[in-house]
Amino acid sequence: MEATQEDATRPKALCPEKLSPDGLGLLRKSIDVDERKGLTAEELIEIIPAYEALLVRSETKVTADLLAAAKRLKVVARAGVGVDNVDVPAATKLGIIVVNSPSGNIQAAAEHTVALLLSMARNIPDACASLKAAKWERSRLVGVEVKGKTLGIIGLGKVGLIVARMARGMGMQVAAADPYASPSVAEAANVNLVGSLGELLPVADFLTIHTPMLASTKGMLSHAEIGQMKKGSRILNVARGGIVDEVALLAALESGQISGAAIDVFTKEPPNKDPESAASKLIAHPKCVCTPHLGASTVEAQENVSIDVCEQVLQILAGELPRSAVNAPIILPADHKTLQPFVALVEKMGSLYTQHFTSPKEQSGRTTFDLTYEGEISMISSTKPLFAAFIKGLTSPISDAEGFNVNIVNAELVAKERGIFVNEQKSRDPSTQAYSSLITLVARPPSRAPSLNRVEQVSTADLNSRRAKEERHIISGYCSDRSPFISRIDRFSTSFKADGVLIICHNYDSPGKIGVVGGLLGKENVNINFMSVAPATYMNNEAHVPKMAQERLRTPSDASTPTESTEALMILGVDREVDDKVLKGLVEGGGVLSVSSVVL
Ligand SMILES: NC(=O)C1=CN([C@@H]2O[C@H](COP(=O)(O)OP(=O)(O)OC[C@H]3O[C@@H](n4cnc5c(N)ncnc54)[C@H](O)[C@@H]3O)[C@@H](O)[C@H]2O)C=CC1
Ligand SMILES: O=C(O)C(=O)COP(=O)(O)O
Repeated sequence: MEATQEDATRPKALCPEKLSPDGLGLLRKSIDVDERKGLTAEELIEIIPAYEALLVRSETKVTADLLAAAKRLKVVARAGVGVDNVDVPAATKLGIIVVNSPSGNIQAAAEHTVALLLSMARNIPDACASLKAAKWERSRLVGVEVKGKTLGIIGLGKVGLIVARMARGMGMQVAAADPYASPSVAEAANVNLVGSLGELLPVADFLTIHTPMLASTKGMLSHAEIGQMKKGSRILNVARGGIVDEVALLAALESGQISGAAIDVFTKEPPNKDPESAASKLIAHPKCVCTPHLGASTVEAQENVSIDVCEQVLQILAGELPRSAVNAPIILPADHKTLQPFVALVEKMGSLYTQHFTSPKEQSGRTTFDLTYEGEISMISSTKPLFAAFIKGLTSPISDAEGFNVNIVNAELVAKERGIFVNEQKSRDPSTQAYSSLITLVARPPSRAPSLNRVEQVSTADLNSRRAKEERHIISGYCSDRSPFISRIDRFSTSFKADGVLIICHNYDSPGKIGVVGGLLGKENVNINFMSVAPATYMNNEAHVPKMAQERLRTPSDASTPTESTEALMILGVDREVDDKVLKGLVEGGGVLSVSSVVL
């Protein structure tokens, strides 16, 4: 159709990948859609300035350079789940909304996983190729049954849960490692949620991965982890290339440590054609069943994701909030001025909690949170934006993209799906006069049934320290000059701006400690921007009861409680993220009791 005068004013959308026509048809009613497959990165940068919307799948790399060139772009729509090919922080900075389709293709991905599981167990691709080559090799192609075997799942999210249910239907035992999964959701699906990856690896006959690609999941299955698996077990990856180290997987296949691999996703897609590369050798290996990233490639899934994201593109271009924005605003414009600093504060508190108190390697099981708003902030009419920001902060360090799609519309649903319970309380009279508004987060584990066959003698001192260690975690914060500050972490009172990369060390407050830690970081070329020492001011983890007040309440039997005054937190603001090796060095060489690295 020739462009008319009126057409020139219509917004334009660029679609450089294959998207189902169902959604594109919706767009075409009010938008000009250009389908241009096979563009190079340079060609994309050249033409992007003309477009208001960009629709992609997993192949197009939406880089900071591409976004910077996209002068009219309002939305990047990812017709699928994973947004690891989109530079979301760069888009956020430029005010470009990124949307995805968090559920449109999850059934397809789960079914593909089960298809690969059975194909691998019964040598189907090999058998099919053999027969087509006019052979009849019944004895070479004997397989194994899945019934009665254990399927280990890493990442019990949306796809992982569907796979779990299907595996149970085939008579498999299912165990899962996911530090952030809800124990009750796992229980309802008859999944044994184990405490750590280390517990899962030795019990799995088949191991399948369903986590997003994150810094914490990259290379999470390498030589050491595969070495902990049963000899002769089998591995599947329908999540993202690079979560399983391809070199380690190939070595394990070649040594017979694992009997089979099923791979849908590769570190580089399409994989390197060099026959000597690990990816090429894996693809060629007779014990490897592989597909070219087909997890989401069903007619139904493609129809779902296409309609889902195209509807959202229309909403955004009409100035409305989309339902699954990865970086959507949490506050509506009318409330922005009053709420923005507090929304930023609770989001940072949630994120600090997940990064500092939970480990990506262990099941945390903490699912109940008390959020108390004290002072002026307690007078707001609705706490919905604060609640949404908190859920966003809690979940964003562990899921796809910076914001894990949480916004004011869907926060309750996300919390429910993840088994997160939040009790919100308001108090007009602040427990301390130091701040005009104070927000306190208390995290409690779900109540555990008392063990019937275990009797323990525990001293009051032990009980106190257990409570402090296990039962609650507390974070308080306030705003100053519209910026978020943290004023308390567990027993330690502090005051630091919740921004940037932080290293939080728990140590005995002894002379010279700061110098040693500073020296070790200096050796690694890590610059310290600020440092704050937080003394233990509160006894145990009692909310709102400072140590002085508690000391008056102590009974003589508490006298054996170890002195806590010598412990402190050292909070260092640094100029870049540090790896586990550096953190380990602080514990081993710096005399630090424990340490975490946090990005706020
Ligand atoms: N092959 C394909 O075509 C497809 C691949 N995918 C991939 O599957 C991934 C999972 O999708 P969903 O289940 O929808 O995402 P989800 O966000 O519902 O679930 C991910 C789960 O991984 C868990 N997790 C995060 N870090 C972890 C860690 N260190 N150890 C163990 N568990 C961890 C999270 O707690 C969460 O429960 C997507 O991010 C995407 O990369 C999704 C669709 C199609
Ligand atoms: O949705 C996802 O995360 C996928 O991996 C699907 O990718 P695709 O849209 O098929 O390129």
